[in-house]
Amino acid sequence: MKKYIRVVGAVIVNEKDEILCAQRPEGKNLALMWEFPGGKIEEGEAPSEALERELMEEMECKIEVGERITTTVHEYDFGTVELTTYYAKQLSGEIQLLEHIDMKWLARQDIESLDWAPADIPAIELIKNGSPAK
Ligand SMILES: Nc1nc2c([nH]c(=O)n2[C@H]2C[C@H](O)[C@@H](COP(=O)(O)OP(=O)(O)OP(=O)(O)O)O2)c(=O)[nH]1
Repeated sequence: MKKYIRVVGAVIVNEKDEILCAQRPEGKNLALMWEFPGGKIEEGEAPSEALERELMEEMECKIEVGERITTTVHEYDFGTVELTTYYAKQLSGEIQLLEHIDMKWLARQDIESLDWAPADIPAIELIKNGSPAK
């Protein structure tokens, strides 16, 4: 059976209602594709805790986790990813790219232009039509 991987992604929105998009590195699954920063939920961890931990590890960024956007399941060749996305706000810290090779702040209507990891497509659809997060 394929590995079942529970993943959380942070849809960080800034004061201009732009969304933080992050590009995966070469040499890993989904190389050079765009994703929301985040990662795997560890044993015993709540999704919001996992998200806060991952953002600190990957970007040295402290966030406040907000509303859940959606949960989708996608079958990749390396496993099945269950991705849950949450709106989030950056509280402090300057974003450092410790795992990603690039990042962009894009207006909602422009996020579709990137080459997203396939599991992210349903979330992208919701976000691009979404109203600004409170
Ligand atoms: N963080 C994140 N991961 C996503 C998204 N969409 C998507 O398919 N994924 C996949 C990529 C990875 O296979 C998995 C996330 O796990 P991860 O970020 O901890 O793993 P990774 O492949 O970068 O690194 P590793 O620890 O397995 O070496 O979920 C997304 O929007 N954000």
